[in-house]
Amino acid sequence: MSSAFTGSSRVDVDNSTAQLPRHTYISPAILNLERVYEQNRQLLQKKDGAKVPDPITIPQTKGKPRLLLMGQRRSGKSSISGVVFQKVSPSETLFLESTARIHKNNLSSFMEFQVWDFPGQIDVFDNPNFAFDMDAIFGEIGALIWVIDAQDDYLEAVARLNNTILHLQRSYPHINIEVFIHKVDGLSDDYKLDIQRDVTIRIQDELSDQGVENAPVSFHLTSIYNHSIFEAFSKVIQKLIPRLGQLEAMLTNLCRTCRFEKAYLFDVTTKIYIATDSTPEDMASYEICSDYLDVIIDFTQVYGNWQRSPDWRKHLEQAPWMQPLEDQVACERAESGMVLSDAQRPIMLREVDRFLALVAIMKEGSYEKMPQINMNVDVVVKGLTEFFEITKPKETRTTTETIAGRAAGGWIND
Ligand SMILES: Nc1nc2c(ncn2[C@@H]2O[C@H](COP(=O)(O)OP(=O)(O)OP(=O)(O)O)[C@@H](O)[C@H]2O)c(=O)[nH]1
Repeated sequence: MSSAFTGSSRVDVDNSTAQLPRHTYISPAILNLERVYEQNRQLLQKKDGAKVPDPITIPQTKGKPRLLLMGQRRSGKSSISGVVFQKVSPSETLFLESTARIHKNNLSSFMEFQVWDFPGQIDVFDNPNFAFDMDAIFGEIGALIWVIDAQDDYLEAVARLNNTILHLQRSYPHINIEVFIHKVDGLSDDYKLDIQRDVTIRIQDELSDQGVENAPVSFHLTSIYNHSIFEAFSKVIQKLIPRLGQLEAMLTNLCRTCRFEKAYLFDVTTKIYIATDSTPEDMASYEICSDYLDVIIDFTQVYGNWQRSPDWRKHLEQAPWMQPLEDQVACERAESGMVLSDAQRPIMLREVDRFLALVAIMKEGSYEKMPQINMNVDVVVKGLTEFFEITKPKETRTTTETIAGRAAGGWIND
């Protein structure tokens, strides 16, 4: 078997333990990596004098990166949260009511996330009526997503954003600030880029006037009416994944070994891709893989949880077959791996666990090599499973479950 891992990024899978249920055996290597991961996490929090969250102040959120959605009223924050995390269709957001209080959502996914949607009228740094507990809001490492309505006058939004960045730089310099220049659907490409340039310059000028250099601010052009919002969230989330480089190296090696054009590791719940290989970003590939994932999810939601009744099971196991149903199935992963042929370029999907799926676009003619490809993908899937076992907080570790079993997971609204 040719390994998908080569050179320094090789990950050895311990075959002697591969058969054991994951919750009963944790190898010394995993324990060691776990310790290193925890140390890194703590170091990162202490870096640059950033405040380490006090476990007494925010006990229930420890270890959960938080995404804060802020911006002016009607800029689109609740719509973004609904479309990306709650499968709301864009047209359903048209008549959303204004948010009156902070909405907190927990996502149980490959990582534990929190998304806080702030009402547009609240300015946490400049609120005469109420003093916010800043540690409770900004204590955990995460990202602040500032939404600017590109179809409206954005000068006030930019001024508030500048004020927010300056406050954050003083006490929480590690927080990534992600500016979503939103509602760009219907705007011409030139106009979009003009707005992005204008907003960037206004922010950079103000920050350098105030002596702030290298603030972690990134800009994304987004709309809920196309894939751009998922693409932007993918970039935001990727920055929060410890050792993303290792994930990317795994996928890059897989692409090289299996002659894949592009491979994505998707979070199944949100369709955010949390890693991809090192070839240049390609929106069209992302769209096709994401749509394909959608089809599979819809399909498994209809058929995946199908439970056979005991009587029917007994019927299937009697003559002429005379063996347990599990032994009659040729390939236990048949439901996880599928190949669709799109203009001679097959797409393959392989479930990693209940939250993650690997989706790849193969090159023309690679279909004949499926047995070898499957073996390589198997190795990578084991490596990925191990990676996330290490980086997950202990209490959220689960045994490997299927996409079909995903229905149990998902969102909890506060
Ligand atoms: N054209 C367009 N409209 C959008 C987009 N995203 C949101 N909207 C619309 O913008 C309006 C306001 O959206 P909301 O999500 O309620 O805005 P909000 O920022 O949560 O508003 P507050 O709760 O008042 O702070 C809704 O009518 C949405 O349909 C987008 O990408 N494009």
